[in-house]
Amino acid sequence: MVLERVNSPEDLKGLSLEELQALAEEIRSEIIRVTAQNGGHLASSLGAVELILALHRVFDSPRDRILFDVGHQAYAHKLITGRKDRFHTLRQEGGISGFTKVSESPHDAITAGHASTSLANALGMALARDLKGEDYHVVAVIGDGALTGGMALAALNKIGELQKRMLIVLNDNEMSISENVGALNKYFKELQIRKWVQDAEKLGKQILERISPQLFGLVDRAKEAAKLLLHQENPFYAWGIRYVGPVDGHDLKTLIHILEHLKALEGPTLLHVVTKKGKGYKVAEADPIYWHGPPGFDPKKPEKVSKGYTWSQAFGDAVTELAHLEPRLFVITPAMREGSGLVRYSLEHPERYLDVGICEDVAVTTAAGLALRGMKPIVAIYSTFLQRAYDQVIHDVAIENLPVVFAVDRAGIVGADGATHHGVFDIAYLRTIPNLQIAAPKDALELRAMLKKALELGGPIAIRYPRDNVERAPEGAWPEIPWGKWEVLKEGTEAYILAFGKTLRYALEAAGDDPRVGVVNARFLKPLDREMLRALARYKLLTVEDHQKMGGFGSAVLEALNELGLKPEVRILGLPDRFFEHGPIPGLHRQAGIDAQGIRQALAEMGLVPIHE
Ligand SMILES: CC(=O)c1sc(CCOP(=O)(O)OP(=O)(O)O)c(C)[n+]1Cc1cnc(C)nc1N
Ligand SMILES: [Mg+2]
Repeated sequence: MVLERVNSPEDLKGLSLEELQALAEEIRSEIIRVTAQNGGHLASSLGAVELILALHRVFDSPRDRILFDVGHQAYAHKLITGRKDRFHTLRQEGGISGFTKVSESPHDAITAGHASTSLANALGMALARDLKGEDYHVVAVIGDGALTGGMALAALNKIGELQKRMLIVLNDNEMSISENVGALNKYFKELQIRKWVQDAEKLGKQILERISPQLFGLVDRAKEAAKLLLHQENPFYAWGIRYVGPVDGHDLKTLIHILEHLKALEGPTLLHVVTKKGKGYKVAEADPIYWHGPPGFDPKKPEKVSKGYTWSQAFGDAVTELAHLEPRLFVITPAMREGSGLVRYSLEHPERYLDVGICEDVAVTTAAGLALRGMKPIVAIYSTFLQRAYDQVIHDVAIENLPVVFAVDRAGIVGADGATHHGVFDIAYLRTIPNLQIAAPKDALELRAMLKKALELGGPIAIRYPRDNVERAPEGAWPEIPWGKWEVLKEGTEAYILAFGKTLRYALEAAGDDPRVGVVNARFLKPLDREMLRALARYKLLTVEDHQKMGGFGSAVLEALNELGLKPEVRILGLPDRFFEHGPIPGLHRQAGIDAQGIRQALAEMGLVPIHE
């Protein structure tokens, strides 16, 4: 076993090519074994094994800085940088992160999770290095999907101008989570065809070399000149970045050879490697979309498992039906077709569907353009990724009160993806925006009612729902919903819990059959139902939300009570002012004190000790 002998990248230096190849296979088996147990980003990490071994063979981490964009493809990096003994804790509570994380290892150059950040980070590091007169390499590995992000393209523009020494490795597997999109992606495909041409040329060269070395020399020089000319149309050339490739990202010998040479070059270089997402594991190669991030599976008999009917699917079913009722409906996703439940919609309404790539800012402002010209766009977007488009919501949508609906998925704690992915800031960052309304359905029926009503109302409206299963609503069901009105689910004589979305379940569980405690489905967060709030102000009030406490729903209730001149006893339950790591959602809710136990605890502190204690 070679992996046993590898405790740091240093240990790679003495390995033979055969040992490195054996190591790659051992690493693949370990990635499959642990992802089968814990779930995780299997296909991306399998596709990057040889690339990561070659990089750590040629460069000297942690002196040299190797950055991984998104950081989800870096399992091999974790295994050879001293974390193989903890690798089985991947994405588990208290275990190692599923992404690179600065606080986890000196070898993790950046904390990642959101795409397209590696190039600007690399630029910053190169600037610091040169200013401080230090000498080390900065290498950024970025996927073809992450390269569709505006941050990445804008950083390339600056990198080309400043000409700082750095290496960018484009890991091109033609996949984002779904098939990758964009003009650059089309161009890379062509380049890869040229790769095929290059392979054919190589064969031709070998034959020619045997016939006449002189003729071979002439042809070779002509080819180099043509290539240079050919590559001048290469977009990286326009960006002032040396382009090398495409090369086989699984050919360890070639990768090491090329990286050794590139290491010596000044200025910015982009090495274009072509890899297979899911490499080395048949099911993942065949279906890199499902095996991008599978839940656990049987490694011997890997089969897709259904995660049950989710809020995302309920959303997807609703908009697929709505599109038949509303011809102006248009749905946009920033590279999250599967995650947002839009596969069915994209097949049934391809002409009113758009995957813009990993660029949430473009998604929101494209929706603004559609709305300005009479369409009814819905932006399907995770709460955490909507953070990327905050200014676009204000500047391009809300100021003109445009009819854009934001279907904010993964709102709340999301579990194993951890701090970079929890959707726990959206109420705070959205509710301060004038014109924008915020709602949170309690079930799939309310989701359908809200979506339909939102399209009728117009104006910017965010409808947030959690990462969770939900009971399917009947097809064709379009219940009416009294917009802006809360719903009393349980009467109380002394106190009311104001909850919405996922915390409603906890509230009902905590209230139980206690006649003193009522429960309200506070499904409209902006505007609040001030009429009901006024009526409830004679009771003790407890607000609970799967969101940061600061600036969230509870804050909104306090502000409204203040404006109404009402001073009931109010307790706010929400996430405390810190980041929450990865782990099972119930455990993290328990930690945050927003589950049924936390609510009962708060009620007791308000003098409502549970009767049955
Ligand atoms: C993990 C996660 O959240 C991933 S991984 C991924 C595809 C990345 O494709 P790339 O080609 O860069 O890498 P590959 O998987 O090796 O092909 C997306 C869209 N996401 C969701 C996503 C969406 N939007 C933003 C800003 N960041 C992330 N991480
Ligand atoms: Mg990719």
